[in-house]
Amino acid sequence: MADPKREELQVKEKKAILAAVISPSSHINKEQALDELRGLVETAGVKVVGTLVQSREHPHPATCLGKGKLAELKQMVKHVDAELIVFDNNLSPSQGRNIEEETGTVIVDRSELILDIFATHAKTYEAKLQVELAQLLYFRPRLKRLWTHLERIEGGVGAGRGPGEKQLETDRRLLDKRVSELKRKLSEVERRRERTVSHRFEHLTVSLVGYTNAGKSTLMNALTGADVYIADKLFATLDTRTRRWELPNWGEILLSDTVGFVRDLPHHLVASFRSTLEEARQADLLLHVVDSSNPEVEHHIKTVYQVLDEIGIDHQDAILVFNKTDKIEDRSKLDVLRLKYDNAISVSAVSGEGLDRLTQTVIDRLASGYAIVEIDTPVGNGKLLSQLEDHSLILSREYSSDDSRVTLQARIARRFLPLLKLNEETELKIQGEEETFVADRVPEETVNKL
Ligand SMILES: Nc1nc2c(ncn2[C@@H]2O[C@H](COP(=O)(O)OP(=O)(O)OP(=O)(O)O)[C@@H](O)[C@H]2O)c(=O)[nH]1
Ligand SMILES: [Mg+2]
Repeated sequence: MADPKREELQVKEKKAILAAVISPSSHINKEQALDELRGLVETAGVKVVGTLVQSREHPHPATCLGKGKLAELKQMVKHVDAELIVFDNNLSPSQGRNIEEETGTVIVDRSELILDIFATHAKTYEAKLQVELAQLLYFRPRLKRLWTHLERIEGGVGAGRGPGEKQLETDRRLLDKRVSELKRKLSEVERRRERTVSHRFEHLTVSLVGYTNAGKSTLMNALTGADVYIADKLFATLDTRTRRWELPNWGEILLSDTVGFVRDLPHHLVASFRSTLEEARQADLLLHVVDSSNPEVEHHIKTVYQVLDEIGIDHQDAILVFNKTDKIEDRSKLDVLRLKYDNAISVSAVSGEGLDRLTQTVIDRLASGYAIVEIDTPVGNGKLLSQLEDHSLILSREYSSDDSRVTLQARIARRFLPLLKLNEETELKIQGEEETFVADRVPEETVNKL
């Protein structure tokens, strides 16, 4: 298939009009809606040359905008010479087709725009598969519109069943075949990922999440220093956006970057990115990066909270990071924000301000969930030893002179303590705490000690 959607969405450097129908009762006001859309459109490399907003209880079923507004839009297209109209609403296939026919201009709706941005930004094999799948699922019911559009520009509008109609059937078949192929490839990738998870037990993982353009990748570079991907080193199948991060007095952990979030993510996209965001869900700690210089900052925070909730991550557990403090001229604005979100850390990934404090906070948070234990046990205690291999980071190992006993120092998540298989001949001591546990299970209370 000659991938018509790609041509259609080659929107780089084009001139666009932004349009939206907003219900008077919506919590999003006119300015907010278009500001965000403008940000997205500019991210896609499109120039905004005009805007049009209609306040309407419900979008018109056939054309989204009402008749009068649609005529106004048509005039505006001529006047500003727009090549593209971007709707903040998501349009049904027929709405898109109707507006396209009426205005003679390419129409892109919110989901298409986001899909396009994701497609441009997808770097890893898996992300590329995910975006392509989401795009195909989104475009399948809209193929007819694409062909109508192509026929119109070629001037080849035939009566009745034109070449587009036949082409349409062929395209649908090819598209369905490709969809199955993508699903198969994705499940292969997922299976491979599952196999690597056990290797990652020893490494704590911190994930960066946040609104698009918040500065996650910049922060990742600033924190990890070296610009080295670890993909072809230890974990061959790891996503290439995971890097080693050396924490002072703690050791090495993994820091991973994730896709940026936006309001109203197309649901196909959320579904197919679930597995990528699975990384974030499995992380030991999340850093929620925010562009604190953006006037929409609070909306961005809310959006990220929503997406996190949607994929089953408790947003309360994330450390909020106010980035780009160097860009804020009026510091009192930052103070107001900090009062509202009192646990946030202010940093600038560019100037380096606040990074030490962030690092220390990460160490403290990681440490609070972990204990250093010293365990003395017979070498024959295979159950316990294999538990420790799987669920702790072994810091040192010493054998008695007759090789019958082993003393291990290990860092272990407190939630694993009560699960350890101790026996009469085993002694466990938690560093910094008085009690020594022999034979008994470590009681549940120790989990919440700190
Ligand atoms: N002034 C300033 N600019 C920053 C800072 N951090 C990031 N930026 C800029 O913000 C822009 C976006 O940064 P990225 O690191 O790509 O943002 P991201 O969150 O990874 O974005 P996505 O990958 O699109 O989700 C870039 O132009 C950065 O140079 C900062 O602390 N100060
Ligand atoms: Mg990034």
